[in-house]
This record gives sequence, C-alpha cells and structure tokens, in this order.
Amino acid sequence: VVGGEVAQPNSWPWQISLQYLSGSSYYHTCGGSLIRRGWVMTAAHCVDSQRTWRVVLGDHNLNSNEGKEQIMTVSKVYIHNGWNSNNIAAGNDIALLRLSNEASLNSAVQLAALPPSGQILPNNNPCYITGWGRTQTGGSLSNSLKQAWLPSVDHQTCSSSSWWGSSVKTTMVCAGGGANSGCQGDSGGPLNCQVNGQYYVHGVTSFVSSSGCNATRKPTVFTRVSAYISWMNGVRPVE
Ligand SMILES: C[C@H](NC(=O)[C@H](CCCC[NH3+])NC(=O)C(F)(F)F)C(=O)Nc1ccc(C(F)(F)F)cc1
Repeated sequence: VVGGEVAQPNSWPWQISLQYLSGSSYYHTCGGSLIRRGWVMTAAHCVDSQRTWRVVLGDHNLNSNEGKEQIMTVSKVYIHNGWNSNNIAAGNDIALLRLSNEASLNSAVQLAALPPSGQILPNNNPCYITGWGRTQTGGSLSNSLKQAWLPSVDHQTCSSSSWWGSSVKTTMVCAGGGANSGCQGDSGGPLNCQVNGQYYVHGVTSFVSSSGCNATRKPTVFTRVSAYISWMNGVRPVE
C-alpha cells in the first residue's frame, strides 16, 4: 500500500496473509479475505504456480507473534477457469483456497461480508485498500498491515483512453488514481467499501501500472467480487 497509514491492529479481521515455503521459511506473497471458516478468497495470479502455501489469520505485524495469529495450511486451490496468466487484462483474477482446518472466529478473525451478486458501486464510493504490500514503487513490504483511502472510480472513467482504456473490463473495479494505491504484495487482498454504514469486500486486488504503483490516472484495479458470487457458490457449496 502506497500512502495511507498503519491500520489499527485487527481492524480488518478478514484480511489474511498468503505465504509460500522457500527453504525452511515462509514468505508473505499476497493478501486474501476469509469468506467462510474454511475458505479464503484471493487472486488467481497469486496461486498459479506450484508452491507450498499457508494462510495466516489474525495477523498485524508479520514479523512478530502477537498471539492472535491462526496459521492454516491450504488443502486445495481452485483457480477460475477463465484465468489466463498471460493476460491479466482479460480478468477472472480470482481463486478460492480450501483451508485444512476451520478458523476460530473471534475479535481478530472474522468473515468478510460479500456484496450481492451484480452490485455496482457508484463513482467515488468510500473504500479502503488494505495489505502488507510495498509502501512505495520498488520499495519493500510493510511489516504491519496498512490501509489507504481509495474511493471507487466508475467503469466509464476507468476505461477511458487516458486512464486504463480497454485493459479494464466490467468484471473489474477501479479505485484511487491519485497518491494512494495498492502495490506488489497487496495482490489478492480486499478492497473494503462502505455501503449503508457497513464494510463489504467489493474487490480482490489484481493490478497496478507497470510504470509505478501510484501512477496518475492508473487506479488500482480489482476483480469485481459481485461478478463472481455464483462462481464461488459453485466451488464451495454453501455449508
Ligand atoms: C508490475 C505490475 N504488477 C502487478 O500489477 C501485479 C500483478 C502482476 C501479475 C503478473 N505477474 N499486481 C500488483 O502489483 C497488485 F498488488 F497491485 F495487485 C504489472 O505487471 N502491471 C500490469 C501488467 C499488465 C497490464 C495489462 F495487461 F493491462 F497490460 C496492466 C498492468
């Protein structure tokens, strides 16, 4: 997250850290959202390589044990059939992770609220991006979870020629476009948008400009969660 501030610990209790095993250590690579006690929603581009994954719930500072963490291994990865790793602009950058155990829900670990199928946010809807991603273009990951104010940008604006043009599809949500943005390491994490006083996860962080995370008129682009509700229900039959 470029800009914004360090979040109050556990104030986004559905945010998870997706980590991969390298040698004898695990490393943060992406964010995600807990959507059922045994299921995490993340980006397909985060998990389209063969790795040993784990999910950390209830975390704030990735480098210290604060006692609220729950560490889960991943038993199965479900990547959207329409995902093409050579064409992120085609969309479908969404995946579900089946956890090996069910999370215990408490003040630090909660389920994300998902929007109704098909819901489209108006322009400039209040939203926050959260994540442990780079804090500057080319910078390092954040040790502590960050949040940044990132109001939604409607499709008409976001797909205009001086913005993202045809790289942005209607199955995506744009947000920001100014000094604040997502950045590498925030992928897969939530865009948390306030609707009628409650936060819903409307986006899965997908891409930013290759010329810089917070490039002007290149808002952070998210997979639009409301376009994938039925796909998710098909993957994980409602428990
Ligand atoms: C460096 C930048 N990285 C990204 O945007 C990566 C996703 C990369 C997936 C492929 N390895 N995502 C992020 O950094 C995220 F945190 F914002 F989500 C990037 O590649 N951006 C980008 C690439 C292609 C296109 C497009 F296809 F539209 F031409 C748009 C943006």
